[in-house]
Amino acid sequence: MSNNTNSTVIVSAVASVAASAMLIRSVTNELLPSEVIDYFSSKLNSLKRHFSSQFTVAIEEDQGMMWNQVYEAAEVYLSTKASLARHRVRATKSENDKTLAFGIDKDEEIFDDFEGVKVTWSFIRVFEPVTNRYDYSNGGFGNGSSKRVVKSYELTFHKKHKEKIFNSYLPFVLERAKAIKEANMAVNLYTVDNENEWIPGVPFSHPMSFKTLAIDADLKKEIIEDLDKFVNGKEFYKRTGKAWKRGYLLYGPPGTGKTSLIAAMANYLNYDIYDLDLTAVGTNRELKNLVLNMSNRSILVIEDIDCTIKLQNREEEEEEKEDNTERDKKDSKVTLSGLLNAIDGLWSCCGEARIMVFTTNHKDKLDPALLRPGRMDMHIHLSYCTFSAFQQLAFNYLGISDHCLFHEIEELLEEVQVTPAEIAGELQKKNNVEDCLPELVKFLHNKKMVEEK
Ligand SMILES: Nc1ncnc2c1ncn2[C@@H]1O[C@H](COP(=O)(O)OP(=O)(O)OP(=O)(O)O)[C@@H](O)[C@H]1O
Repeated sequence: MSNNTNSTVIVSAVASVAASAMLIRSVTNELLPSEVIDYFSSKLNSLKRHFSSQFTVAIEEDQGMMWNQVYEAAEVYLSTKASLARHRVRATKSENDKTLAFGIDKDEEIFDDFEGVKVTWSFIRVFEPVTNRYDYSNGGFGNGSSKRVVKSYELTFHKKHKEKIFNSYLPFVLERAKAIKEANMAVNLYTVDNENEWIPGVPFSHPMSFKTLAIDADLKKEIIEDLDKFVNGKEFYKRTGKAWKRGYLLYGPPGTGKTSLIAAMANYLNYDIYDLDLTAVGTNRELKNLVLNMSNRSILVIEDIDCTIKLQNREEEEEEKEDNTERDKKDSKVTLSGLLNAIDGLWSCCGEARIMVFTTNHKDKLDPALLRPGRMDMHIHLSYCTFSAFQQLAFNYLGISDHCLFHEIEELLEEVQVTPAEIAGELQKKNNVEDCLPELVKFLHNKKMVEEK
């Protein structure tokens, strides 16, 4: 028999074995009830597992009445790895997400490497009779006649790494998933309604970022470093027993970028903004309620703190406190101590990062209690436009980094008090650089003449 004939025989033998196996499987499927098939295949699988060096963790979508947080974390974590899938991925995006998310699909596998340990993730989707389990899709307990989809992830690795996977890898996946989720969430803006409750957040679309914010470069760096240190300081705050909160007082003349800086902070951190108009809040009790109902990782903003409300001096209030009836009375209006207590007391026990930002055009008018160290951790002075801020504005509005008029503008900015808002207004008046900059120079000269009079 020639080699060719040999291989033909082998191929046809393999084909006939495969065909017979398929035939047996299909005959078996038809003749035997599915419960019997399930029973034998589960016995076969457990026999296989007995001799295998691999270990598998099954992570189901829900655990009875509750969603399984490990499943959710696996879903989010694997969304960053889905590009490693070979054939198919699932794509999703909800209104609250900034970007598309990808997930592994049925029968796909993803390989991951954790400190040298190789693991394999797979996504399983099976239909299961709904019996005494809670059926999320139907919102009730099933009777066994209907079926529900059971989704799970399987994490497989060598048995010898069991400890490492349980104690290090899975906690790592949970942490990573939390960070990915937070980074992907769009920023929302909350305001207070007539009933003194937060109106459901609307997407915050202020485009300001630290890239486009026109303030002194050193100050910008200092603010970014301070924010980074704060948001990464969970362990520090826990260790020292301090509430994980940070207060920023922004002060400076109108139009110097206080609101713009708040927007840049929120966009940088991905924190929601709770814009609180204190004049709209009736009592300390209502204020406490509002502070209680803020979400974690958020910024409480109170603009123009000096004029939104007449805040009594804290020491005076302390004296008044002697009398219980007075205390009741104080709950009926918003006071400085009510504001500070609401923030200090409630945020001390939430265990999550919270930021408050107060703004004022008149720092000198503020109550000293508000300026005490520990209350407002960082006082940020936003001043009239410096040349470095102007360069940023020229880049934002005109797309230029240098021009022959820059030197003259630099000298004028040292002599004239002009806000970034005014400069931004001038730079938007003309469409091209050659018309715009001479007009700005004229504007600055006029301002200088007015100031000198
Ligand atoms: N530092 C800045 N960087 C970039 N743009 C700025 C800056 N300051 C002001 N602007 C521009 O001027 C406009 C007004 O600025 P913004 O509202 O941030 O000032 P403000 O200090 O909060 O003023 P107010 O005290 O009146 O609330 C902004 O929309 C922005 O276009």
